Amino acid sequence: MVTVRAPATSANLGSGFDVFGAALSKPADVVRVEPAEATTIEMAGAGSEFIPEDPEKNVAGAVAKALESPATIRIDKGVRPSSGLGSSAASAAAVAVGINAAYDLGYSREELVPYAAEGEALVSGEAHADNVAPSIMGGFTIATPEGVTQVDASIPLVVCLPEIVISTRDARRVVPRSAQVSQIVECVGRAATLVAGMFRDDPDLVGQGMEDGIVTPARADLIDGYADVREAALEAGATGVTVSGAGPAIIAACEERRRKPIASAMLDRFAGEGIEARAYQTRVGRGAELF
Ligand SMILES: Nc1ncnc2c1ncn2[C@@H]1O[C@H](COP(=O)(O)OP(=O)(O)O)[C@@H](O)[C@H]1O
Ligand SMILES: N[C@@H](CCOP(=O)(O)O)C(=O)O
Repeated sequence: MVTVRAPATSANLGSGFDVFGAALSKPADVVRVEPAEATTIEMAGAGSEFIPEDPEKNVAGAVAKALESPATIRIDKGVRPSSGLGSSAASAAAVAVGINAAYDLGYSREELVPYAAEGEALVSGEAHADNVAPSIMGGFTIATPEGVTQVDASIPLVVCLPEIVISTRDARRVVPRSAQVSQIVECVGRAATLVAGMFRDDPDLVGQGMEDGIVTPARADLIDGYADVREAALEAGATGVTVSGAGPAIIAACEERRRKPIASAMLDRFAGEGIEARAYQTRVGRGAELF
């Protein structure tokens, strides 16, 4: 039997819709995997009561099927579902890494990404790899059809998760179908700035690169209090703020020493709107770890 800790992730980071992702140092799912005749899944932890244990409906089952390796799987959720923090991806990543080790399949971390993305196809309708790539490989990742480019960044972050549920499948329906060339030009500039910031471990550049005028405004409309919480984080010293993944989590980049005041400011603003929330003072961190 193997045990894997796979981290939550934040996809898109504003300007990198369906491409950029970052592993978060916390929270994480912890998954135990043991080879078996047929796949069975047992769930525990945050929001597990809302997640089906049927292998046909759980991302863990989809990944075991894609790898043609049935297993007894026990998932302890640290990342609640429909959070915008790659909850489904954390389980998918952990199962891919766990089965690879338990069956000694010999895949590299990058080779495991498309298998784990089959879990995302099951729950969101598309095999987007921007959450599973960082959860498996760690750091900041650029996932394209050609493969994954990974950067070992360590930018300090605050992630604020309100008690609102937004399914990724629903939030993909509000994504605009087209954009003006002028918007695309601006987005390319922002995305390039963010990548430079990750390479330099520079929170100012990363924050600038998190601006986005194409996908994020449509997603922000689904999150009560978004504009106020974003403003509060910027006033408290965030270098950039955007929707994490498909939401409702909101992510802020910052200098290390600003994490605490930013977390308090975001929580206070949500509380002022009558919305319960929790904040993680985190950073770009490691990928899935085997125990
Ligand atoms: N192992 C799993 N972990 C989390 N969610 C899962 C899992 N298996 C299936 N799901 C389903 O996936 C959906 C959550 O995924 P998603 O909307 O992408 O959330 P998130 O934004 O947190 O990744 C829920 O409908 C949940 O029931
Ligand atoms: N690129 C995807 C990312 C979804 O992330 P999640 O954490 O909300 O599942 C999208 O924006 O739809």
